[in-house]
Amino acid sequence: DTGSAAAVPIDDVDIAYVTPVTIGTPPQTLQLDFDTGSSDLWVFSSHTPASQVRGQEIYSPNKSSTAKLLEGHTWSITYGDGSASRGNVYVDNFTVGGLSVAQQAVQTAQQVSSSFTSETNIDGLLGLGFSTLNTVSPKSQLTFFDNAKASLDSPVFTVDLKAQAAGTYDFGFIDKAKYTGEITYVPVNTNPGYWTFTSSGYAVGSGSFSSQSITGIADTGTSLVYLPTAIVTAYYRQVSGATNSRNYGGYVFPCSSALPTFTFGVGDARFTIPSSYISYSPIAPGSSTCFGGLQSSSGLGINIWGDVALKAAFVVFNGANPPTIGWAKK
Ligand SMILES: O=C(NC1CCCCC1)N[C@H]1[C@H](O)[C@@H](N2CCCCC2)[C@@H]2OC[C@H]1O2
Repeated sequence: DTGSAAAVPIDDVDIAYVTPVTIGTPPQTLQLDFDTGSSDLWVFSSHTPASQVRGQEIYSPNKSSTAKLLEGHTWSITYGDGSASRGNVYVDNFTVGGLSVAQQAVQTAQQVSSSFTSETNIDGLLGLGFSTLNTVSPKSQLTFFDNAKASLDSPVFTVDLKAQAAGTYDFGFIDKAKYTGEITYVPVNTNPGYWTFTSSGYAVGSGSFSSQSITGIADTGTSLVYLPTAIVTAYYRQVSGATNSRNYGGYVFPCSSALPTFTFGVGDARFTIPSSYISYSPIAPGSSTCFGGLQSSSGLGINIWGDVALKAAFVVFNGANPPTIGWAKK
């Protein structure tokens, strides 16, 4: 089996991407944020209080003839940005881009935090991290990828995110038309459950490449890139008027400032993030102060290669044993 579905930016700065999925019988279509940084599949649902729903599509298990309540199971998750949700669990038929899983655990939200309520284009999340991170209790559940893996032609999924355009999530195959040159594969550390790999270094603009190990996670559910402070300060030293603003919670700069590119290494390969991806967004609509797409990871305890980096590559998440991650130009 294979599957292929679109990854569509939800706004004009690519804060997140959503992918259509169908749940139940007859099929109910929701737009989910595919998140390699977590492993819960949760949806806005008929169990979500109306006061917390602002236009999102909902999943109603009682309208699905194939839905079954997973008795006595609950879930609760808090993400790195402080957003959170919790609820109960059903199993039902679940399809992504033509790829179906019969008994997928679908976590129905009984409570979502305000940032989810206000993100009206996201109807829930589909975790693509390792199932060890799943929060369902008393028995943790498998991700869609783990459930589908055995029936896939190849135990992989690929991520092709684009700036202000629809990209794709492919399952079970590697589409040669989506990348150029070779794919560079590096090992993945599955502890505690992220797609953790080690980059081989970085360069700012046309500067020299600094070879150093940068261990971090490939996270489609995070908008920006978060790296060690030394690297980030080296970058913004090249940006006139840049400052690390406590007020705005990170590096900001005059939108008119020239930005260098940022290059990161994977093995011997080099990937360059265009300046336009790092001039992430005005701090408020129409403002001449812009927020950077590259920020410090010092408060996080983990480095994160989010969408700003993933957009610059074609990435293979190889779920074989042992798992690896592959990066290619496109
Ligand atoms: O919390 C993180 N990442 C952290 C960011 C700060 C530094 C540590 C990692 N990712 C979340 C993301 O922000 C959420 N958000 C919802 C609203 C639209 C934008 C996406 C979405 O829900 C869970 C996941 O995806």
